Amino acid sequence: MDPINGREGLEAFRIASLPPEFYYIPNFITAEEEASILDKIPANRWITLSHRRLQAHPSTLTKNNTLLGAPLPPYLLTPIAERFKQLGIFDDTPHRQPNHVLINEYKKGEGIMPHEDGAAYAPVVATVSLGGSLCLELTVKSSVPEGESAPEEEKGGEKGEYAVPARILQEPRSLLVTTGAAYADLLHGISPVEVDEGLGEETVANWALLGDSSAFEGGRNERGTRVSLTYRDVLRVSGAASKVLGMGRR
Ligand SMILES: O=C(O)CCC(=O)C(=O)O
Ligand SMILES: [Fe+2]
Repeated sequence: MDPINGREGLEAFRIASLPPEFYYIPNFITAEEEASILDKIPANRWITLSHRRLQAHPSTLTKNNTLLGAPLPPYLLTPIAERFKQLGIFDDTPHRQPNHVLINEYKKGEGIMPHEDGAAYAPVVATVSLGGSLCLELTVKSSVPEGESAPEEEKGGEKGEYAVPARILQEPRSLLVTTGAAYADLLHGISPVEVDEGLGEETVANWALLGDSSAFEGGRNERGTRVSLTYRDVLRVSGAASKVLGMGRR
């Protein structure tokens, strides 16, 4: 990646058709960096779920969403977290840097139900994709009871100008940053399909930002195994760090 400095540098990577808090940067890491990270992910830390497997670093949160403060392993910090710093991605979160990484692995045909990431974290998620491409699907979190129809503003941004539901195509080595209202107001999920179909300018929100849209000939993406690294700042941290920062949350 060419050096991009600070939030201004990030502006060029905003996904224009979506609420203003999504950024997509193709080729955020190199193929060598990708291979090296995949090689270092420990084989003995996976927790197997029904449609994917995952591991948490430095550890899973406690029942009341507290992180037992501990450093992240070096392979998750260099070069990725250093580049986040250059871009100012976590400048506004309480600890000003990510303190937690979830590693998800999706084999062909696997996915994750639509969900929100919730109140344990500051509203910034930085996702680095490794291995394969797939579509993240965004839907509006509706407060309307089932069977009734949502008012226009719930269907897509304040004035209905944003095209949600939407798909974001995540290529290997890319970075997706989700912040602010996009984090709070939308659900995200991944369909458990073997092929993403109908991909194109009209149907993929970040089409113009892709590193290599020619890879999706015929609007198709044959899924392979994709590993994602989701970096977050957990609000409540136990141990010295929380005392120093005086985190009196709730
Ligand atoms: O793999 C992804 O890109 C999404 C993962 C996710 O939504 C999560 O871990 O909360
Ligand atoms: Fe999530």
